[in-house]
Order: sequence, then structure tokens, then C-alpha cells
Amino acid sequence: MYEWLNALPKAELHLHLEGSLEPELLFALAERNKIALPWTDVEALRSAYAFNNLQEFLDLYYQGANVLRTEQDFYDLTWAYLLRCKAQNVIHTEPFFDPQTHTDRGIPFEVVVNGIQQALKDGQEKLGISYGLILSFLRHLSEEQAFVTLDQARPFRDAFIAVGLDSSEMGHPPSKFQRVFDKARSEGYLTVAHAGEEGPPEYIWQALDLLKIERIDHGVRAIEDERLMQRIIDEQIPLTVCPLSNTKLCVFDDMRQHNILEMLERGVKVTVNSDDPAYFGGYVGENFAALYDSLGMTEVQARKLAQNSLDARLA
Ligand SMILES: Nc1ncnc2[nH]cnc12
Ligand SMILES: [Zn+2]
Repeated sequence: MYEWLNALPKAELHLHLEGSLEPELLFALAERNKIALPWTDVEALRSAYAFNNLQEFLDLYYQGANVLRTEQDFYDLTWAYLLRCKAQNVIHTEPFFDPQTHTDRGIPFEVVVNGIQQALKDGQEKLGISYGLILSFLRHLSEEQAFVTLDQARPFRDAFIAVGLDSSEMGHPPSKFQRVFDKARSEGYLTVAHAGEEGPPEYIWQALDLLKIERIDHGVRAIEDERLMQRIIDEQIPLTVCPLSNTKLCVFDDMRQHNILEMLERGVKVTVNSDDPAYFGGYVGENFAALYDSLGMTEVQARKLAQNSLDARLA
């Protein structure tokens, strides 16, 4: 890692807490909770981290999340992530979590939220990292199930700044969730959504026009639609781009093909994020380093990307 990149103050705006579950912690939690794993050791698990697309990754990611059972588990997961933030000068974070991944396995909503929230509060107090937590709906499930999750969140309303939308993109357009996003906005939530990661530009239009999102998560396929590009430039709608994720999930064949700097130079408010760092080979710092190594990112560009992340905060 490069010291000058590490030293830049940054915000992380696209991070799935469940995706920060490192294999070592996964094994430790499995042991603590007496859960048998299908992998013999950490190395065997790590060697399974080879994906051809988003769905192949998600299948393993949901399997990994199964070791998270208690409030302490969610605390430990979140705290480990915050220590990484501290080490890389991430001074603000807006992580996602997927309540349905846990409630559907019988883990009470409050167990998940309390563990995460306590760690975030301690991170603010002891590490000086500010935050805003985003509750994300799983788009492969129904809108009705998202409404149930929104109901479960109501007693904890102050714990969240926004709702989001993630999981399998293809075949699950933003329009499927228009009503639940309307309801969430009426309750004061801001909104974000994954769009244009694997899905077409049309999904980004829907996320903007139907879900009224503040930021586009990924959004790299916007570049295929010139009218859309003009809109996100004119309105300075932030994109939370995740370079290592995009190459690991074969959205781009190679980092040298990534379009983040082309977007930046065209005036798009792009930011650098890690998505699921335990699975994709690194945290924000490693993502910045990859842009330097493979795309020749300049110091001016790095500073602009870091500033964009601070400007695009919701909390
Ligand atoms: N990159 C990604 N896209 C969609 N859903 C996700 N959940 C965790 N990581 C994700
Ligand atoms: Zn994501």
C-alpha cells in the first residue's frame, strides 16, 4: 500500500458489513457458535473466492453469513471493519447490512442492529470514525418481504440514515420496489440502490426516477447511455464505484479496462469503495492502489476521488 494514498482522508460509501467477514473471523465465529463448515481451513475457503459473476459470489457470501448468530458476532464483525478503516484513514463510513439475510435464518432483527450499532458508536467514540448505517433490502426477495423488514425497522428508526437495494440485480429491476421505497421515504429515510453493476442503464433510470435515490451504487454501466451520463453529470449524482469488486465479478475483464477514471474526467462524481473487501482482495486503500497500479491514476485524480467521497456523504 502507498503511504500517500493511505494518508488521504476518505469516506467509504459502499460497503456490505457481511462482505467484510474475513475467513479468519468466519472460522472463529463458526467455532464459537459450534457450526460445522464445508471448508477444511481458512486457505480452503479463500481458494473458493473465484467468481464468474455476481450470483456465484452471492451464493458463497450468504453461506458465509450463516456463522453470524449473536449480538457479539455482529459487534465483532463491525469492529474488525472499523479497525481497517482506522488503519487506512477512512474517517467516515456508510455501511450497508442485509437484515433479511439474518431474519430469514431466525436471527431477531434487534440482535443484528444492536450489535452493529454498538460497534459503530464505539468506533465514533474510540476511533473518531463517523457513520450512517444503511438498511438494504434483498432484491431477489419480494416487495412484500421488504415491507415486513421496513416494519421491523420502525422501532429502530433512528439507527438508519437510508434504505438501499442489493443482491441479484438481473431480473429484479428497481421498479419492483417502488412502493416500499415510497413508504420508506415517507418515513424520512433517504434512498440509495445498486444499479448498473450487471444490469442495464434502464435500471439506473428506474432507480433515479422511481426510487428517487441520492446515490447510485456501482452505476458503471451508465457509460453505455449518453443521455444518462449527461444527467448524472448535470445533477452531480454520486456513483459509489467498487473497482476490485468489478474485476473479481467480471464486470470488467481486467482493471486496465475499468472506466472509473474516464468517468471522473468527464465530470461524474465517482467515489472509490470496497463493496465486500474480505472476498475481493482489499479495502478502500487497496482499491485506490489498484487504480494507481493499473490505470495510472494521478495524485490530482486521487485527491478528487477522496474529496468526492467526503462530499457525497449522507450523514
Ligand atoms: N456487489 C454486490 N452487488 C449486489 N449485492 C451485493 N451484496 C453484497 N455485495 C453485493
Ligand atoms: Zn455492493
